[in-house]
Order: sequence, then C-alpha cells, then structure tokens
Amino acid sequence: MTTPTTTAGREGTGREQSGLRLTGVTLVLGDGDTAVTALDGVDLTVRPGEFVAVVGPSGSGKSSLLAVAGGLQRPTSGTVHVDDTELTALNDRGRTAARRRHIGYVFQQSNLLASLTVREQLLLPLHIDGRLDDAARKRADELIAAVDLTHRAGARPHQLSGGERQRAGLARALMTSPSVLLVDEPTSALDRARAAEAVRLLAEQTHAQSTATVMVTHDTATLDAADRVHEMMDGRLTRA
Ligand SMILES: Nc1ncnc2c1ncn2[C@@H]1O[C@H](COP(=O)(O)OP(=O)(O)OP(=O)(O)O)[C@@H](O)[C@H]1O
Repeated sequence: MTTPTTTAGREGTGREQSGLRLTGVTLVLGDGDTAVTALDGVDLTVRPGEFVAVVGPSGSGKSSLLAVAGGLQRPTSGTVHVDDTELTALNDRGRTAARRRHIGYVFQQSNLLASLTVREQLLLPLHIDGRLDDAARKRADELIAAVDLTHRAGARPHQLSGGERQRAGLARALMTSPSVLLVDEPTSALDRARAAEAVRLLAEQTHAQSTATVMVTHDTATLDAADRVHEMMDGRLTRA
C-alpha cells in the first residue's frame, strides 16, 4: 500500500484551519421519561494533523459525538467549531454548506451511490465543484491503489464485497482532503490485515494532509496508529 502524495482536493484552501473543537457539548435525545443524555459536557480538541481514536461500549455516545462534530445533529448546549467556523451558530443551510466545505465522513455503511463505479464515486465531488482535472484523476487512482481496489475501479457497489465497499468509502472520504475527517468503525467489514492497512492509510493521510481526524472504533488492534485515544462512557469523554 503506497500513500498518495498529490493534494488535488485541497488546492487553494491553505493550512490556516484550526481543526475541530467541541466545548461543553451536551446532547439530550428524546424527551420526558424517555430522555437520554447521549453526550454529557464533552470537551474535545483535535488539531490539524492529529489522529484521535474514540473507544467505548455500545450506547455510550460515540455515534452521537460524530453526528454533533460533523454538524449532522445540533447539540442541546455547547459549541462546535470546525476551522474558524462555529457550526453551532449556523442555520441548517449554513451548516450544510460548512459540512460540504470542511468535513469528510466515513460511515459504517459505506453510503456509496448505486449507479457509480468506484472511480466515479471518488471523482464526483470534484466534478460537482468544477475541479475535475488531471491532478484529481491522478489522486483518485492513487487512493484506489492505496486501498487495493485498482482491479475493481470499474465496479459498481452491488458488485463489491462489504469490505471492498468499506475501502471504497474510505478512499472517497480522503479524496477531497477535508480539514476534519469523521470515521465511524472503518474496519468492521475488514479482516485483520486489511483493517491494519486501512487505519495506517488513515493515519498517514491525516498527517500528510493536516487533517483533524476522529475515528470511532471497537477494534482495539488498530489503536496503535492513533496519536491519542479517548474513552466514551455514558456520554462523557475521558482520556483512555
Ligand atoms: N433518537 C434517539 N432517541 C433517544 N435516544 C437515542 C436516540 N438515538 C440514540 N439514543 C441513545 O443515545 C445513547 C447514545 O447512542 P449512540 O448511538 O451515540 O451510542 P454508540 O456509542 O454510538 O453506540 P454503538 O456502539 O452501539 O453504535 C444510547 O443510549 C442510545 O440508546
């Protein structure tokens, strides 16, 4: 597995971003007797180039943390900053724009578009932004090679295994070199060797592209690649 070195998706964005910052974030889901405090006073700072892993039992709030950090869910209280933008101060439209500009996701289910090939999935965001050039095509091919899918670059999602889909989703998220990358269980469909490779690629790209990366995982075998490990317990985040 080689690490792509081109930065097609990041051109012109500079390195002035300050990563991800959550301050005093609380999220209450449901109401009345069924209300659950999914996040309870969470403070988290992830600087550009830092690879942070979050572990914790089922139901402890890990997915909620990613949803709030990525602006998919508005917290009940507290603030979320991505680069110099306060996500929590924006309306829905502003948050959507900020998400597109700054944030990449790797979902547990790869969320690939059914009608597109692996290579097209990677190129689509740049095509939409009118930035599809030779450098972008080169980076797409390098990332596809890095997740060992060169031989499957022309395949559509239904023709791929679960692990291949997961690796394609990872390559797609890295394509635009977002300033914040949020990763939910990226290795759940991968065998041990491929899981280690995938997480090593994430760590390398985080450092090379100065991305602030948060990875939620159950896979303790991959934690060595992280710069820092936090533990989530009952909605509270502590240092593991
Ligand atoms: N829509 C909702 N309404 C009420 N409670 C919810 C809702 N969604 C999640 N919860 C609760 O919030 C808490 C945190 O859930 P969350 O999905 O963030 O946990 P998790 O650590 O990601 O779990 P897992 O590892 O199983 O995915 C849990 O107690 C869950 O039951």
